[in-house]
Amino acid sequence: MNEKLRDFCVSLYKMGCIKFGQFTLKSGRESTFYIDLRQLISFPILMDELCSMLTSLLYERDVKFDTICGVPYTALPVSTLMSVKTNKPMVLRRKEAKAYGTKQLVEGKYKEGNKCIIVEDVISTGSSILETVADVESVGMVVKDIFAIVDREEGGLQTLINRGYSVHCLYSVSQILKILKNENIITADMIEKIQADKAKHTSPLISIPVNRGKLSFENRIALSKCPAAVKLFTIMAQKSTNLCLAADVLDIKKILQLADEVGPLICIFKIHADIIENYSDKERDELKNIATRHNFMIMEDRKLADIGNTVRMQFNQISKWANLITVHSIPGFGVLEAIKNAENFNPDVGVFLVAELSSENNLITPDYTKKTMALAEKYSTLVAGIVCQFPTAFTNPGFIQMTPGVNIEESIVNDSLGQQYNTPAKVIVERKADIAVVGRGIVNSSNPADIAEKYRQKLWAAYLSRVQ
Ligand SMILES: O=c1ccn([C@@H]2O[C@H](COP(=O)(O)O)[C@@H](O)[C@H]2O)c(=O)[nH]1
Repeated sequence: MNEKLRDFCVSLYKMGCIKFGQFTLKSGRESTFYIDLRQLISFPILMDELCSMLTSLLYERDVKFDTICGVPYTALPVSTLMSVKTNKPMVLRRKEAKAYGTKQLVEGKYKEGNKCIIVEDVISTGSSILETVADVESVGMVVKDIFAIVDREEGGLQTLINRGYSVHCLYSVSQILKILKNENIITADMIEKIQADKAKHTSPLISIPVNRGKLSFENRIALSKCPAAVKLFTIMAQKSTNLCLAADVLDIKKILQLADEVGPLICIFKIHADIIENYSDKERDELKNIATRHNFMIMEDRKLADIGNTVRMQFNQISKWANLITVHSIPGFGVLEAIKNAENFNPDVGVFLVAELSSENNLITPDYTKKTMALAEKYSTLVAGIVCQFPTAFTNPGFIQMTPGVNIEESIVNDSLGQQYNTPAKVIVERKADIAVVGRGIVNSSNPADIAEKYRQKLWAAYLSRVQ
């Protein structure tokens, strides 16, 4: 969570836009908290900040659109400001069609086929959004992306995603509660009470297990609670790549050269820093610069597996230069608790928990995988994804499945030390991997960039054939 979002959330609370107590919602049901963003129009500076954050989100997610439409009424001033900031026309959806004159449902200039984004203040059941979407689609515009300020986490978001829309929210209620607790505005007891009450009222739709393999990466962004996963999903969608390069090479010069050549084609550059010769601060900075230039994340595949106290110190060092770190669940909860509470903890750094291994006769059992996933769920703001081999490992579409042991050659099924390989189509379509890890299949080639592009194309085509 960045500082702007945090400060804005505190301001919302101070301005009375977030309230705790006993409230009756539009649906008639009772709630222990209320989000009233109608008050925002009385605070022009906050209004401007809010619309800048929504506009930044729109650019970050690389959303292409022609027009903006707000859900009446609270989101109307928000969509107006966003229209001004992005210099894109706005359309106005009437709540009731006029009985006279043009009888237009949607006012403003637009063309059939125009891509229209929808803006809403709070998502509860999603029904108000769907009413606006229906009217906008009925006049021939196309809706793909929905922006909202807060998701009340009551099933509406899932409903929208299940219908194929990409939803982009600034906050979930859980994130708001966490910020307010960190700022000592509310207590842990209050959060527990609110969450328990929220669970009682969550639409049954939310418990329908979505087939994560069928959801696009764009649609899964809103389902993740981990900032690093949000970033990774965004990179994958923007660059059309689900390829992670395992740069298992000793020579730092070769590593940097590989990163630069293959960088445009990958979402993650994975290394084992402890095998690299002469990996100093200078080279770390150089790798970070290349990652920024080509928009990929750096993963340290250290598979941390010690007691929490040791792991905390290891994590502190590694998170200075890596965005993602692999962690074994074998030590139990302490390993994730330690990372979460590490001094200098950077919330943008994410963990990939190892739930299964690719090597033959490894000692991981189905029960171990299940218990690993229970930990992943408990620490879902920290855990970006799961290293595993099979789609049965987990269902939550907010986690990213990363699967190693991939080779384009069908004839290569193993190495002499127990590594097992599958083809890109098999790991992505059958095994539901979101990201395939490829090492020697690329780094041993005389032209790594050429072969990496072949892998990228095959992996991406397999992903496209899998999603709805
Ligand atoms: O289960 C696992 C977990 C991690 N790895 C890592 O992936 C690469 C695979 O390299 P190849 O050359 O493509 O075999 C390597 O860095 C491993 O440490 C894995 O293989 N299996």
